[in-house]
Amino acid sequence: MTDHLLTVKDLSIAYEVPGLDIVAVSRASFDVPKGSIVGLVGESGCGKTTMARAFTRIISDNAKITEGSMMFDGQDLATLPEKAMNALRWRDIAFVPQSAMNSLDPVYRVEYQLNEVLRGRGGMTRAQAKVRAEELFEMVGIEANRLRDYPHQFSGGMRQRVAIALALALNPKLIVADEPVTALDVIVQRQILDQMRDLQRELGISIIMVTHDISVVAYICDRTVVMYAGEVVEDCDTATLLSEPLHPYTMGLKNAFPDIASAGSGTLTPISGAPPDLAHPPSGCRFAARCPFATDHCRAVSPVLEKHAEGHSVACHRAHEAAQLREKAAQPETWGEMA
Ligand SMILES: Nc1ncnc2c1ncn2[C@@H]1O[C@H](COP(=O)(O)OP(=O)(O)OP(=O)(O)O)[C@@H](O)[C@H]1O
Repeated sequence: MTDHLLTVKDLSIAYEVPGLDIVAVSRASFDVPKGSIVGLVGESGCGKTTMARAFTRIISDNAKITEGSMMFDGQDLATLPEKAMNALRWRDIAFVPQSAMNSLDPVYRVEYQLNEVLRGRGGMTRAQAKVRAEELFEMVGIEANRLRDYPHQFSGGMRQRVAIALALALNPKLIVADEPVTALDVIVQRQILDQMRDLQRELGISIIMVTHDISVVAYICDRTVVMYAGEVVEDCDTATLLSEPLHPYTMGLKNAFPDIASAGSGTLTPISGAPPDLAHPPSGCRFAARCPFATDHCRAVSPVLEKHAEGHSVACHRAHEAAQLREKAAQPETWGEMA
């Protein structure tokens, strides 16, 4: 049996806004095996960021974990008292935000910001912190003499490397990276993903990679969890997910993104429409309105996430017909007819 660093079970997170609850994450379940990169993929508004932030419990004041658990190294992150949770941040779980400008304060030199973590959180002496800061910069491929620069003196890609160095500062077991390469061009994306992969292998850490781009998960993730409208709809090792997707949404995402490795050739077919408003989710399968294969049963009854094969779960009533559906999904007109 695989050793899991994180086990998410039936996790629900709701935002309380006047007059209603927006359930951004609905009964999500998946595992993060030790020493692996797990992708959380889905379109904007599917609840990925909400879930990723829940792992460090840096969520908005109006967000509440309403049910479920997140077992991390024997502790439930959903119910851990704030003091214990705070002790885990940076040391055990570190967060890399979408834009490093959000984690780096423009008025301080990056060395100062690394020191905050190394000395403030890690209890290092000034001399230890200096050695570690230089080591971290070397790990992410930046010259140590740039430690005294301000964030604006770095390019976007370099700033993301600084954010990765910051996340690695205290040797965490898990890094949660929220769209860490989205704002960058494809070549820089690839360089940063390569580096994250190298560091992950070298250090034996686990990474949760949040992305809307299935080509990013194809490039770097060992396993992939596909989210749609707050729900996990498919969970599998990435190679199988891409070669034999079971959920029509995964099939659609595959058609909609260029391949990061080949720098984009072939036709792209978007999934028309948008995910439903989570304040008023539809009954039945939440993807049905955009799914070319939806039946009346799909529109009426919500499918549950079920094991289809060892290590491969899916929430789709038609998963047993996936081989035929894949053939149809590969034809652009299948999706065009939905428009
Ligand atoms: N502070 C908030 N108050 C109320 N609703 C929120 C808040 N933050 C997010 N939401 C809602 O929760 C849902 C999920 O948002 P979330 O940001 O987690 O999705 P996402 O998949 O990460 O999308 P993105 O990539 O755009 O961040 C959306 O419907 C969003 O409008």
